[in-house]
Amino acid sequence: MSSDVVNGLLPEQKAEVLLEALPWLQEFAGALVVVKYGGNAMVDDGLKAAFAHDMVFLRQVGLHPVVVHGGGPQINAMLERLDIHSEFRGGLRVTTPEAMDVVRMVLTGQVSRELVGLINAHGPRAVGLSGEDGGLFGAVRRHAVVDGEPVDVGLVGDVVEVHPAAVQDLLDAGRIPVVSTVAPDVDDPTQVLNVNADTAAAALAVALGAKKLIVLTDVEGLYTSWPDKDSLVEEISAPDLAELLPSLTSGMVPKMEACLRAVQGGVPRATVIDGRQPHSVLLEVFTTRGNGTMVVPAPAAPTKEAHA
Ligand SMILES: Nc1ncnc2c1ncn2[C@@H]1O[C@H](COP(=O)(O)OP(=O)(O)O)[C@@H](O)[C@H]1O
Ligand SMILES: CC(=O)N[C@@H](CCC(=O)OP(=O)(O)O)C(=O)O
Repeated sequence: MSSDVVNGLLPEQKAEVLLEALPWLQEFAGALVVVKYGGNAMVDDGLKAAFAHDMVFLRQVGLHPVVVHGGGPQINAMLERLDIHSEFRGGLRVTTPEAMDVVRMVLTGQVSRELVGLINAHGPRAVGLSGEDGGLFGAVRRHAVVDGEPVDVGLVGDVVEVHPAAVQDLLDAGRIPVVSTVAPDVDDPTQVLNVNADTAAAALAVALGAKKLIVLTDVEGLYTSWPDKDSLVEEISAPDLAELLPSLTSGMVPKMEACLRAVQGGVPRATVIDGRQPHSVLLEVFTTRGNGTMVVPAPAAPTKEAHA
């Protein structure tokens, strides 16, 4: 191999890669971006370290990332170890008081700690907080409907209040907030509720006036007819997504509901990307092609060709 080739790229190719990022660095300078990191995309140490690196990169080049993390598989593992039964209905964990203790412990005491540690390996930027801290979230008990039937999902909450001052203070101090999604019940603040992390990320993105919501998961994006691999969607408008939602199943329901809520709440773009790809956030923000499925407020304007 020629000595000019570094990591498989010639110097001019490396320069091209850097230059491709320029318009996106300009577009996103100073922008607040909420990044939801799903538990299914946290499967290996290399991926987690790459994610942490991406958050530090975003901050360093002038964006303001806010991480909202999940931890479904990590909660499952702990429930199993403790021999506590748990099941999902309509993409939500049916949460008993016993399971709630475990959800809170795993999200705030395990997953958050690990992400904060990985980000802070690059410098003391990350601070973890939960929906209970500084009155960040208030939630009400969720009335879930599955296949048209009401379902009791127990101590599951839907965020109805966001007081983002604690997050904003951290951002103003140049920090990277890492948010765990348990929230006090507004009707009984001593009771905490289990909030799906996609739902919480969307509520926070709206309250903070984020420029983008990025949701990392373990699939390439949204498939209109899952699992038909030809039905992957690159871009979908909010009205089209609202129409598609009732046909979606499992984890995609809260995820796409969250993207829809974010865009309807004024976030210009919400993107679901494949977190199994290392550095998927950098590729999403700083390359022209991006990846995954992007939810936008309105259908793209017809091109000239379409009129012809
Ligand atoms: N229409 C769909 N498009 C894409 N994935 C789907 C769809 N329907 C169901 N899924 C499933 O949803 C999963 C993602 O949801 P979930 O497991 O809750 O992820 P996360 O932990 O990232 O929140 C995918 O791995 C896939 O198996
Ligand atoms: C109500 C509900 O389902 N809460 C989720 C919270 C964690 C989460 O959302 O994690 P992921 O993003 O990894 O799916 C749960 O208990 O698993």
